[in-house]
Order: sequence, then C-alpha cells, then structure tokens
Amino acid sequence: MKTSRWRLNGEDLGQMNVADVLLVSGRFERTAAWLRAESHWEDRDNERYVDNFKRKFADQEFNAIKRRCNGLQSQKCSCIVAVKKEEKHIKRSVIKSVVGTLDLNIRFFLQGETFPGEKVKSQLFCTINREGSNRYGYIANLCVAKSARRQGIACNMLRFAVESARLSGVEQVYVHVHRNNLVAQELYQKTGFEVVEMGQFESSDDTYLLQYTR
Ligand SMILES: CC(=O)SCCNC(=O)CCNC(=O)[C@H](O)C(C)(C)COP(=O)(O)OP(=O)(O)OC[C@H]1O[C@@H](n2cnc3c(N)ncnc32)[C@H](O)[C@@H]1OP(=O)(O)O
Repeated sequence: MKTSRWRLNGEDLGQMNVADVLLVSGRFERTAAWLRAESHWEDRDNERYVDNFKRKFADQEFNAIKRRCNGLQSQKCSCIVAVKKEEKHIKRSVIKSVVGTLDLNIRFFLQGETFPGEKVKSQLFCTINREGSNRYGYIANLCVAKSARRQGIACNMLRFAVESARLSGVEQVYVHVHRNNLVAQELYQKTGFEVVEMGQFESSDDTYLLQYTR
C-alpha cells in the first residue's frame, strides 16, 4: 500500500498510510450523493427500475446535502469527500475520482439530553442551550466505493472527522449504526468508537449508538 499526504481544501493533514486520496469539503456533493445512492441500492442491482430509484435517491440526497451544509442555526454540517489524487497522464472522470464520503454534523444537545437521541421529558417549548461545551459531533452517511474498499479510506475519513470536530472545539463524537451492519460495527470499533450503554434512546431498537473514546 502506498503512503500519501492527505489534504483538506489544500490544507496539509500529514502523511497517512492509505491509497492516494485527498479530502475535500464543499465540492463534489453531486458525486457524493450519487455514491450514497449506489451504496443504498448495492446488492439490489437486479431489481426492476433500480437505475430510476438510484437517480431519484441521488437527486434528493444532493438537495439534502445542500440544505444541511447551508447551515441551520442549531447545527453545522460538512460533507467530506475522499477523492483519488490526479496522476500524470491518467484522466479520470469525477465520478471515478470520488471514492468515499461522510457527513460531519456539529450539533447542540437539546435541554436535558446527555446523548444524541436520548429520551428526555418532553417540554412544551424545548430550548437549545447554545453554550460551546454543549455541542457534539455526529457522523452520518459514511460510504466508500466498492472498488476502493479495504484500503483504509473509511478509517482515515473517520479519524479525519474526529480531528475536525476537535478543531471546532468539540470533544464528543457519536454515530448510529444499524445492528445488522457488522462490517460498519467492526470498522467503528477499530477506529476507536464504543457502544454507549447508558440512557434510553428515542432511536429505534435497530441501531446502536457509538461514541468515540480514544
Ligand atoms: C453511520 C453510518 O453511515 S453506518 C453505515 C456504514 N456504511 C455502509 O455500510 C455502506 C456500505 N459499506 C461501505 O461503504 C464500506 O464497506 C465501509 C464504509 C463500511 C468500510 O469502508 P472501507 O474503506 O472499506 O473500510 P477500511 O478499509 O477503512 O476498513 C477498516 C477496518 O474496518 C473493518 N472492515 C472494513 N470492511 C470490512 C469487511 N468487508 N469485513 C470485515 N471487516 C471489515 C476491518 O477491521 C478493516 O480493517 P482491515 O482492513 O485492516 O481488516
């Protein structure tokens, strides 16, 4: 495996033992949305009209990314994209260059909440405490192109997301993972996330909440 330097929007993030990729945010959202659609419909390629479904999913996801990243008052969202580095003499289309994507959200806990999605006594007017210490990072929509898996791309994107959250002054980073997604659970545990056992969650019984603990 080659080592290469990782960059975010031109900023050098250092040497990483991973395939040649760059990290960018604020670019390639359309391709990121398409990659998410491919991942959502993966292993269902034989279904009828699957291309139409993928196209519709990608359009909706693209609009959703734009909305999220345009910044709601209570959260900041970055769509992080891993892109294969350009090599001399090799021309790749954008769609083939984008190999991974995830969203990093910086959110505020609702009043009374200690974990994202924790069941709290509902108040008529639920307020958000906007103190800096009341924020957390939340990872979502992680996927890597099939052709680029098992090269450490997801692992490095996650480390990068945690580092970015810390640079924004946020120490706690969470993710929800489906109970049946053993590959994702293995990945998150390897990267330093552990299942949060405490509290009662609003989220369905189908998911685990994991927190970064290193
Ligand atoms: C919050 C969420 O978004 S959860 C949803 C996660 N996303 C998905 O399930 C979408 C479909 N799957 C994918 O896109 C990819 O398979 C991912 C994102 C889960 C993993 O991406 P990759 O870039 O292949 O992972 P990466 O190479 O960094 O793997 C790191 C470690 O995770 C584990 N892992 C990754 N893939 C596998 C696998 N197929 N089987 C077993 N363990 C695996 C291994 O421990 C691996 O380390 P190793 O290669 O040294 O053994």
